[in-house]
Amino acid sequence: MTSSDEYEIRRFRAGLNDDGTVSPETEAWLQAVNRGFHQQAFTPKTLRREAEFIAADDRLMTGVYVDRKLPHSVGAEVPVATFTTYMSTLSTGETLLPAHLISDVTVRPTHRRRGLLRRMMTESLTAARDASLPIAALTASEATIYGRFGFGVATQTSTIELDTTSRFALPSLDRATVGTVELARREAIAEVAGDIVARFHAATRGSVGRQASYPARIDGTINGHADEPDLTVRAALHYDADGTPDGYVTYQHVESRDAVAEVKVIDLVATGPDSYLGLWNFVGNLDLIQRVRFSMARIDDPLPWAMADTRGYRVTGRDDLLWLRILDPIACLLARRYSGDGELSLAVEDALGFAAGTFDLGVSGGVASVQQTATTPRPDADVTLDVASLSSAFLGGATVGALADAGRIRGDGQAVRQLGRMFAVDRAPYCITYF
Ligand SMILES: CC(=O)SCCNC(=O)CCNC(=O)[C@H](O)C(C)(C)COP(=O)(O)OP(=O)(O)OC[C@H]1O[C@@H](n2cnc3c(N)ncnc32)[C@H](O)[C@@H]1OP(=O)(O)O
Repeated sequence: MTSSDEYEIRRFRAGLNDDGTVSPETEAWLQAVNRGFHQQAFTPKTLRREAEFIAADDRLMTGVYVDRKLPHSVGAEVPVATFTTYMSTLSTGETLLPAHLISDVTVRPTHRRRGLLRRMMTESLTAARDASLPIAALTASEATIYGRFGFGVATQTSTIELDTTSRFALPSLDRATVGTVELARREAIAEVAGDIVARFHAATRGSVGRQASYPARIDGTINGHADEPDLTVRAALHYDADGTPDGYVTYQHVESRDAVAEVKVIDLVATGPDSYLGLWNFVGNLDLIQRVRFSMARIDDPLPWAMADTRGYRVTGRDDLLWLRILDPIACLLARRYSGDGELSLAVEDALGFAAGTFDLGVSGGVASVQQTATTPRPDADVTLDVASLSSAFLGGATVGALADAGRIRGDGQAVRQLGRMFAVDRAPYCITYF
């Protein structure tokens, strides 16, 4: 455990001075994050840019400090642990839920496993609950860290490889839309991405509102820690019948290990099936390219079903992306529609207490009503599950049946099957945003 004498926790917003400099407290914090993730130190230009993005997100930065400096060691002004939070939204496909986003979690190797993460996380989730935020979210560096704090995997993405030799064809594509893809200036993507991403976000269950840095991340402006943009990044837009951009792709040619001419798709956001297939038709028909790789494909991707040769589409990996942590089960359960009607009592276990209780869930016509009947999980409830499992099932990222077979949802078989029918979704939730 941490000793409150040894560590001091400070919270602050990014400090930017009018003369273009970053406050020493903000700079030390950002450099600590870089060290924590084994990244190159910032240059003055990239430091300023990063601080501006953090300020634009209105992030609350937490730093943990030790008032002790050994000769030649990093100064006491540099935090030994970092943690940041900001407000965004989570799309349930029907509504946008306010969400408490957590990022930049680091603990210096010389201070690890002394409870600093646990302390920062517990205090942060308590503040979010006190601010009536219904849910917390993060993307994780390792899958073994956050379950203990009530987070569950809520969305996954596939890494895909497309064979774009002569095998590639999309026979089901409406030819009328093909001509509406056009190359765009790299810089133009930042101008149009906001609107396209907002439309995608509102309609896509599992999507999280993007942080201020995202346009610069996807158009090559952020180029590792180099001052200058990555000029290998290219872009194309898809236009609807009225000439309004309704999808975009950014991509770059990369050196592949096996000497196959390869393009990596950096970001592809489409507001509907026409723009989605139109953009893939463009990417799949780039001359001189034999293979396209994308690491953020949806797990129920329509693309292989649109391809003449489905074997030209290979899934080479699948990763968790979004982790959710329900703080207010009533607000969350009311924020989605359901596939089956019925009435069940749910006992929710939560080691941190925020979501613990017994809840009556009634669904009629796909619309829920929820009532808390006890502040503890009652043993006589129809179904019992912990908050991480509820968070994974919430948007349909994990099916109730799979969680039950994994031993994570308990209850009478009929009640579990009924819950599964109620929670079933037509499409897997999909998040295309790392944060
Ligand atoms: C949302 C994000 O930002 S994801 C990025 C996370 N950060 C990184 O991966 C950077 C490198 N790693 C680190 O900085 C640190 O090791 C951290 C942040 C992962 C952990 O910080 P610590 O202060 O050492 O964690 P703390 O001592 O509070 O441990 C809390 C619990 O998590 C466990 N834990 C901590 N790190 C890990 C890990 N990497 N894998 C598995 N369990 C872990 C501890 O054993 C402890 O378990 P318990 O309380 O159930 O007994």
